[in-house]
Amino acid sequence: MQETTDQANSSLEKKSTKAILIANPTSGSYTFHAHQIENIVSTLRKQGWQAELKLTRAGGDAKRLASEAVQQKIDVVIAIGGDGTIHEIIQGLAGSETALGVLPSGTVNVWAREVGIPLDLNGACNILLNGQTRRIDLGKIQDRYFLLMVGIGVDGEVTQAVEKKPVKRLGVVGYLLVAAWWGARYPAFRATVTLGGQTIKVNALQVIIGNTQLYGGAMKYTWRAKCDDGLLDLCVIRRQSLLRRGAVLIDFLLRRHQRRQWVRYETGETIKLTTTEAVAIQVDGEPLGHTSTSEEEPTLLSVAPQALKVIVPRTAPKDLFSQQPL
Ligand SMILES: Nc1ncnc2c1ncn2[C@@H]1O[C@H](COP(=O)(O)OP(=O)(O)OP(=O)(O)O)[C@@H](O)[C@H]1O
Repeated sequence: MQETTDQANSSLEKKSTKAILIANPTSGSYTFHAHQIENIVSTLRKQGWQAELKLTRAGGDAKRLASEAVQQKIDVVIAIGGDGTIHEIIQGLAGSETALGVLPSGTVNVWAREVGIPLDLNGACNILLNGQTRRIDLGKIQDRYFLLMVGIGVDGEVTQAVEKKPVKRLGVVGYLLVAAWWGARYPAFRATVTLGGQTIKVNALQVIIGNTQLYGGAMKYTWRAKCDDGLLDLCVIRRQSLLRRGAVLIDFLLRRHQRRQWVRYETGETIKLTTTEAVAIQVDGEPLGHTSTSEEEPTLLSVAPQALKVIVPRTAPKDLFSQQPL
């Protein structure tokens, strides 16, 4: 017997859950999982779900399919892909009653790791059937929603560099190679950040604005972030010499207490940011243009409180949430 904690879901047990599975066949481990995904659709149907599998044909399809699912009052959209596919899907789901479920088949799968969704698809399917539903915030940069974080600086350059190059085919190794290259040679940039009624001027290597905590599947820049508290967390890595950059990286990789000495950490509902020169931005791991250099029209970040329903494990880390499940 199917069991869910969500009130909506328990009423869904009576009327059968309607689900659309949106699969990105180009995502990291999709080919490896293709056969298993068909079995999972069968499993969901045997549990009484009305489940339909749709494959994307190009970037942008997942957002369109998710918007259509909301119009059709579908209960759950299940992302089969990585964080880029989820990023597209939340553009369609934001502000709706349609919940996001995930069968992780990307390269890094940061959201799945963050909330503890198993990377094996049968385990992830079990979370769809027996997990809990929560409402969480989404961040917004200009008119684009984000689930995880926005990065400005080194990681923005790395994301944009990888996107254009064959090195992308190397997956995580490709990212690490480009990150090592950029991390060593990247000059600092001057940023003016306004949040919570104060304006900060910093020489930064990297700015991270997080809705969640985990970064790149390994580190935590915004380690205090709660994804349902109506706030964005800001972590600015200050300019460092080449020698010190290694120490900063190690402190973050090992999640040491002393990582605090390298950063300025703040929270706020809205963040306005300008830089003296245009700096590359990434959002949820996808490239997104450059920062504004105009104080009249700064790059604007905000939070959309409680904008997304998500299905996560009952054992999802408690320190990621400030509120109770639905
Ligand atoms: N059918 C498709 N053809 C080409 N690109 C697609 C298609 N469907 C989605 N995309 C794009 O593929 C990109 C990468 O997808 P995704 O992030 O899900 O996989 P990944 O990079 O392997 O995983 P992760 O982000 O977890 O490392 C996204 O930008 C998405 O818009």
